[in-house]
Amino acid sequence: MQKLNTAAQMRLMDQTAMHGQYAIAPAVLMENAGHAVVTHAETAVHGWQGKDVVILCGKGNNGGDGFVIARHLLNRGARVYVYVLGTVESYSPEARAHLHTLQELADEETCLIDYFAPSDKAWDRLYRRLSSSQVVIDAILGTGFHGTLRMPVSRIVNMVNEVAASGTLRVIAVDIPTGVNADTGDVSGSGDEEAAGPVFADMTVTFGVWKRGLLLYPGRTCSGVVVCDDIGMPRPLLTGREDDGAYMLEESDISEVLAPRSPDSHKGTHGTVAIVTGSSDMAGAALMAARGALRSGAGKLFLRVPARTAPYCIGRQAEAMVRGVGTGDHFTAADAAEIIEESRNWSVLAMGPGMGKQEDTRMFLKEVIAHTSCPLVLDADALNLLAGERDFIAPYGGRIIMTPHLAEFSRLSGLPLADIKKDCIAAAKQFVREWQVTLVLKGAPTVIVSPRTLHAYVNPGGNAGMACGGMGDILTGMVAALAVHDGMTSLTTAACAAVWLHSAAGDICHDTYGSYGFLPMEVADAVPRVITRLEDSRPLPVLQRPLVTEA
Ligand SMILES: NC(=O)C1=CN([C@@H]2O[C@H](COP(=O)(O)OP(=O)(O)OC[C@H]3O[C@@H](n4cnc5c(N)ncnc54)[C@H](O)[C@@H]3O)[C@@H](O)[C@H]2O)[C@H](O)CC1
Ligand SMILES: [K+]
Repeated sequence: MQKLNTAAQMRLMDQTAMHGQYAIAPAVLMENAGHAVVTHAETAVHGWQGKDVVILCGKGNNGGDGFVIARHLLNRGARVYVYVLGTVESYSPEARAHLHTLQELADEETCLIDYFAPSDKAWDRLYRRLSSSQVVIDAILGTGFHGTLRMPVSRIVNMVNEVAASGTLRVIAVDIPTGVNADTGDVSGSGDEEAAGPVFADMTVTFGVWKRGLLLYPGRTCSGVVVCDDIGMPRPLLTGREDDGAYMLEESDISEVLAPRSPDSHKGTHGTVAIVTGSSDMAGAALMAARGALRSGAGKLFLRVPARTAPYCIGRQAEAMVRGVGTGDHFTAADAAEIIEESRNWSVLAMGPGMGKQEDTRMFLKEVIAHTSCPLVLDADALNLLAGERDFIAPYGGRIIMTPHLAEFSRLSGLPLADIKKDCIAAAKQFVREWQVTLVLKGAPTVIVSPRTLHAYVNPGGNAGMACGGMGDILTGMVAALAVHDGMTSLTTAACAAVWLHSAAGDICHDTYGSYGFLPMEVADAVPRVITRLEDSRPLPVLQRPLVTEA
């Protein structure tokens, strides 16, 4: 599981590595950082030998990395054109030291150093240099960036993007593309045509651990292929838990918790999943949630829908045990007692997809939440019906997973959409602090937050082909089924596993059908292939090893 740090967490990591107990000399980390960029980018630029490389060095330590990069490129046979955007005095001691070393290597043929002072001639010279080079190294701003880009940086960034757009220039970003906010992925100039956008990189070599802005949109769009190099940071700093923790979900994390089934298991072993949802015109949502649960290994699947919806569901999914409830086309308070009674035999209960927003359905929902004891997965209309009901939900939060998309989250929490998008991890954590549920904030990317630790788990998978009605209904069923899967240690683990599997299945559909047009049911049907892939990558437990191995 990769840590996703903020700029402040990176500064603390640096401080501890350099000035705390580990006492690594700052110049050493900067040396390692610069060397990492040259090494990791070599393949991407098809070798450095004979290349003309522009290195744009900002006035902070990101720029210092650039001085180191220049030296290593010389050793690999490149010609370097170094633009120094800071004054020598403005640099840290380690950056100044590396600049001094580079100055000793400066010559007319292979190592030109330009102390950039904006003038018409200087802009024209830079433009021509970029246009005649094959690679530009963005060592302008790293984790120290904030706000919006200002002159002359803003004009330099626009120039780099303009020349790169003509296809002749490869852009390598140092640590993070200039203009991307390391904490939120927000970018300089977003929403302001006048301001410069961020650097659009083909590749980013980031140091120590990932920054959140490399995985969150729109920053992710600017980062290209991201490679993370530990640059020799002490391991406890790379893997240690952070107070305000955020982590990127990886295949190995999911593989670990999807415990293989023991050969002597039976349907009762794998949980009784109940889905109580749907309404007159939304039978499909109920069926998609059912499919998601079945494809994720539910042992038994009960589907309870309003009486008038039942005819449209019965027999549509043979494996689901369907029954109509009440007499109408939506759930009412009078239907609660029957569901509460039945829930004694259920391992988990999911509600919401296509449930409708009638007031008496809200009464039904609150009655069921208050009088059941099994884990609950609440999605879609269930969330719309619970908008503002924080004080009601919080006491039950420990057994509730909520799965809103951004608009539902805005209605539920009362937060404006723009504020959520500005820092979705912070918004998600604050919500969980108050509502005390496990939150799955669906989006690009999806963020899961644990009520126990308030740590956030970001899922990198999925694609735009999944942006269609019904995908969330499938996920609801998957979350319910994973909540009762043997290997799950918590509702948060189950939610992470379901979200990861859902997006991996969506990526299989993307590869199979194309960038969009595949159906939610096809995503559900691809889930077993993902589970098999995970199992194939894991040594078989003794119980499942073939009794007779090939002679
Ligand atoms: N362990 C590590 O990760 C290491 C990281 N290194 C590199 O150090 C930078 C962070 O260095 P820092 O000096 O803190 O910040 P920057 O270089 O990003 O630049 C800050 C500099 O820029 C000015 N600034 C801020 N916002 C703007 C803006 N909107 N427009 C213009 N200028 C802006 C600010 O005033 C500062 O002066 C990290 O990213 C790594 O690349 C170490 O080299 C090795 C260890
Ligand atoms: K940069």
